[in-house]
Amino acid sequence: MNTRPRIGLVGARGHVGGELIRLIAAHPQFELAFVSSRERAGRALREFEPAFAGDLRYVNLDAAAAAGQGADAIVLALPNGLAAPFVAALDAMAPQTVVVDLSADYRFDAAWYYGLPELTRARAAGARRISNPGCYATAMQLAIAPLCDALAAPPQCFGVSGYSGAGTTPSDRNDPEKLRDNLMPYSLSGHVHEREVGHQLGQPIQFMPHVAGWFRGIMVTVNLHLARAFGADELRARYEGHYRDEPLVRVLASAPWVSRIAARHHVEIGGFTLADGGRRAVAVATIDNLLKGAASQALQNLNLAFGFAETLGIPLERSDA
Ligand SMILES: NC(=O)C1=CN([C@@H]2O[C@H](COP(=O)(O)OP(=O)(O)OC[C@H]3O[C@@H](n4cnc5c(N)ncnc54)[C@H](OP(=O)(O)O)[C@@H]3O)[C@@H](O)[C@H]2O)C=CC1
Ligand SMILES: CC(=O)N[C@@H](CCC(=O)OP(=O)(O)O)C(=O)O
Repeated sequence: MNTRPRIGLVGARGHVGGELIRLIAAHPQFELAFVSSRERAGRALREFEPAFAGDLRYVNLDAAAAAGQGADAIVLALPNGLAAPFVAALDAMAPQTVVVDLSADYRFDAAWYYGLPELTRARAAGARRISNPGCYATAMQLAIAPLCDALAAPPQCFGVSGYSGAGTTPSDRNDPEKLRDNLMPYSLSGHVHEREVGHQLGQPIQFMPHVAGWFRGIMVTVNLHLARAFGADELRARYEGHYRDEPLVRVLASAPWVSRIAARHHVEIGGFTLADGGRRAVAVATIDNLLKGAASQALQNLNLAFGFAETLGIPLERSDA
């Protein structure tokens, strides 16, 4: 009998889908049940993912067909607004299936577990409906959480993302020509990740996102107004203490760079700076939007759902690497 959990992936052609295929194919316990894409239906997976040795082909599954595949888990890596029919079909036909939704569709739904393990894993046990956090939202929450109890006002977050964050549907925000030598501001108030962080932390924030001409990686610079004065050592100790046992969060003395986080699975937080007599702190976080911002975090959530070590199948690096 095959006891390896089988994972079905809907939205398998996308940037995040591709990362998930590579992670699941290399995972020591999971195997791929199906990969669904309308555009690539019928094509061999190995045409697009040469590292994948099997005979799997892309299929185009609607919600009922996906729910009927007998997968142990289904990951939805679809654009926002498309998850509901898949969830309804699974609820009706295969309710025990673990669902991980990469979109923003269930991040405000109390019936779903919000899977940002470093902050929420205490609630993970038994969760079968798992909402994967947004990419910027992951970086912002990890950068703010250690100081959440010391805030005097909403933190301001200035974010810059590579254009893979905007998916594959053509737009100004993923057009390398328009982004060349450019920085494009958008959604300067009310971005879904602004609301998501406020909802999850119980602490409003102000978020100003931008997109740049590189492909992958995000930097978020967070300005934190504090209710009392902090010293430099105390500030850094807060972050180090909070993340000491977290293999996917690295606290640095210097400011992290986007170029050093691309294609890596962890978040870096550093560049700690104090002003206004210790009552204003600045911290900088970087994250690969496609990995810890999406696919690697989904794998953490799948590992937890199936009782495996949380980082199984996620390449870890030595902290001095
Ligand atoms: N990119 C990122 O950095 C991050 C993305 N996310 C979220 O993850 C999800 C996937 O993102 P990403 O991979 O970038 O998106 P892409 O645009 O790269 O891929 C979207 C996928 O969905 C499929 N798709 C698109 N429209 C439809 C439709 N109407 N019906 C069925 N399938 C459709 C596409 O394949 P096909 O057209 O062949 O069916 C493709 O596989 C999104 O919800 C996104 O918000 C979350 C964190 C970070
Ligand atoms: C550059 C760019 O456009 N980035 C996307 C990132 C958000 C995303 O991927 O969507 P989720 O909320 O589903 O995570 C954006 O700002 O909408």
